[in-house]
Amino acid sequence: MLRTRGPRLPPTDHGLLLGRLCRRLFPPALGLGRGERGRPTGRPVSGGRGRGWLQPTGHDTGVQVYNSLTRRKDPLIVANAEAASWYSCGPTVYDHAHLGHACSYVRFDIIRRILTKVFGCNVVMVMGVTDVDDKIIKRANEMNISPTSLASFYEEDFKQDMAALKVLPPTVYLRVTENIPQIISFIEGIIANGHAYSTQKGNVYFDLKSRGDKYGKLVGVAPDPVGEPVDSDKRHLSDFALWKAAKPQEIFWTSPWGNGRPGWHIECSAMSSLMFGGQLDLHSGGIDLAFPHHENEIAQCEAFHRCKQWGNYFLHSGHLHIKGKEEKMSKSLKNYITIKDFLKKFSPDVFRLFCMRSNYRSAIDYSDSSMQDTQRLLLGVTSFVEDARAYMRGQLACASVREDQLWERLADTKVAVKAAFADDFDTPRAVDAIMSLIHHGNRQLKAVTKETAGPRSPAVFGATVSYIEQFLETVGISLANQQ
Ligand SMILES: Nc1ncnc2c1ncn2[C@@H]1O[C@H](COP(=O)(O)OP(=O)(O)OP(=O)(O)O)[C@@H](O)[C@H]1O
Ligand SMILES: [Zn+2]
Repeated sequence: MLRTRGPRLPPTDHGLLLGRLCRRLFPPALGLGRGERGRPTGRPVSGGRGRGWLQPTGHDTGVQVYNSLTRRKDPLIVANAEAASWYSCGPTVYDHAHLGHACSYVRFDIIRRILTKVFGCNVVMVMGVTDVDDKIIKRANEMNISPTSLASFYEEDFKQDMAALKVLPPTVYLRVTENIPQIISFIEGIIANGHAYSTQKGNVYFDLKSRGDKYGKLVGVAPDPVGEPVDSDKRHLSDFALWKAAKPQEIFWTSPWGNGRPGWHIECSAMSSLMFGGQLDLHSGGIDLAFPHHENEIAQCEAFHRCKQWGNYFLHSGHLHIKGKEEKMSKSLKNYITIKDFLKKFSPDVFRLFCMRSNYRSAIDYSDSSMQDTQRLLLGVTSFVEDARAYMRGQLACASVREDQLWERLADTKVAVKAAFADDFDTPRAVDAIMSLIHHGNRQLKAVTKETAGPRSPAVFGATVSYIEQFLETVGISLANQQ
């Protein structure tokens, strides 16, 4: 639902119900990234990033989160714990998903689970699916099929891969092609508010100058006009497209400006607003999306809603690289491992634990040896749990156990894990705390002969196993079927 100081948008069918849950006007300011899908480019702007971030009011989750808008850890305050609003940029569906995508979506899935299960937020997550764009059209032409068939095939494929990785589906997926009238209304609103203009060629551009020094809250750069065609119909070369006039033979929708299709950035602004109106708690994506994509989303939304701050927290995940390679794993660079190929060798739980061993913001090096190392770590957990169970059943005789120490370790671990999660979802620290608990548990489980066995302390091992299982369940890892 749009709250609207700008023009009104018709809600989508899916959006209607959930959109009602999430109101309250509110506000936002970081990044780095790529040009209209590709070039890392931009020039510094005055004013700029982090300036004037408004701390939201509402429910303090107890988590300190690294906010790309301020480039520091801020207390994560959501408007309403019963419906914390989260918009996630989804895939552009023109090829199989790879481990880079897996890394980003698994990391945010872990964060979502922690927010829900440890910090009691009911998260409403919307994921936008880009099912029409230049790359989709190009690939469909090469394959001699319609862009719609291509996109729907790869969207389904993406969903299957995510399910295989145990990534929880968003509360709702919104497809660009199912929201074109809403996107058009959104563009009309930006034009009406004086921040966009149409051209004779049937394009609509965001008027960057109209934002004054307000553009650049996130990354602090403006799109670099280098490479713009000489016959560009933009008023200023840094302006970016909201609506693109159709080229001959291209898929199009009718609009007040002629036949065409939406620009990339506007999709996410419009679809997020359809669900959550003029205020958004959390927005996530890979770091490449910070600029220009998220920067432009901010400009569009604040121009449409005429508000000072639209998204309150921007979370960006670091890239997955093949070990030793500079570039991120990427469809366009053709240097990728598909999720399906990966899952022939390793379990989704191993991948999840691998993701947890680094902070979600850091770049991550993929190699088979680091996966094998993580596999061994998970096997270590499984074997501790099996030994502890054998002990509980009386099948493993041990010397007397320092029970008081184990109880104390268990209590300390619980505190340490929660503190790590509350500190910007510090999963490596949480994993270390669990591994240390297991290390101490293992030290007490020294097998001896039945004759020399000491008094038994099954309860403390029961409590430890139960807690470890609960921890793993929280982050989406299951110990069953590990090999
Ligand atoms: N190597 C990677 N590591 C981490 N995240 C990635 C990687 N590649 C893509 N992502 C993230 O996956 C999400 C979906 O990306 P999208 O489908 O737009 O991919 P893309 O960037 O167009 O693909 P590619 O770069 O492979 O051509 C985005 O949040 C993006 O930042
Ligand atoms: Zn997006």
